[in-house]
Amino acid sequence: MICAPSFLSSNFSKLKQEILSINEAKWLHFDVMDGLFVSNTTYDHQMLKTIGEFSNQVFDCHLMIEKPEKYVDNYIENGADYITFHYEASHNPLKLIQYIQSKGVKAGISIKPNTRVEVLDDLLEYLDLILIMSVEPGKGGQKFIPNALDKINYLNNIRTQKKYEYLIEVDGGIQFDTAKMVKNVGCDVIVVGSFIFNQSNRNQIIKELENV
Ligand SMILES: O=C(CO)[C@H](O)[C@H](O)COP(=O)(O)O
Ligand SMILES: [Fe+2]
Repeated sequence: MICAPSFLSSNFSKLKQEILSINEAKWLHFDVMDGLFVSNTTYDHQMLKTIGEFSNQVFDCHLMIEKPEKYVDNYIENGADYITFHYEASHNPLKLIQYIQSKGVKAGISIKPNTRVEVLDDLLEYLDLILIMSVEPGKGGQKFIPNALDKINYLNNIRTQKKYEYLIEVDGGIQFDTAKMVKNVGCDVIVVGSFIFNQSNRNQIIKELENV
């Protein structure tokens, strides 16, 4: 699996040092929160610009925002490689997926723990990535909600049957045990925040998570 560290729970007063401490991760996960779709506010596209000055990692942007169609250009212009928006926040998801892809950026969609995975059925053939939330979006450090496993399994089976090519990503409460569980049902990318940033040997932990 690919491990995409989420620096949400890092120390923002020494951000460069924190990002450099996970420099062996190929991906970097940005948690954008607007205080509307979720109650917390984090940062916006300026963060991609700041980190882009010293990182060549794959920028994996998780937009937990209302009206994502109004803001995606900011992320496209500032070096996003993947832009994932929430199904629950979008009015015309297919239009937004195709817009993002027309700009040469990969498009992803995410669903919250209480959203049924079947709502995505008609979108699957168009998507580059599907992000299954295994915690309620809004903050790091929460406990993994096991219904993510059935959703990943469902997406993995459809991908095999229909020869689709999307990546399956999971986000929230991932550590060694839960990483093993999601790997067993076909997950490709794990987002890991607090479990990595609570430790000092971070690059080593990332390697171990990728090979659970
Ligand atoms: O999208 C998120 C929260 O909304 C974060 O990416 C996620 O919570 C990662 O943090 P942790 O590994 O600590 O659960
Ligand atoms: Fe996230």
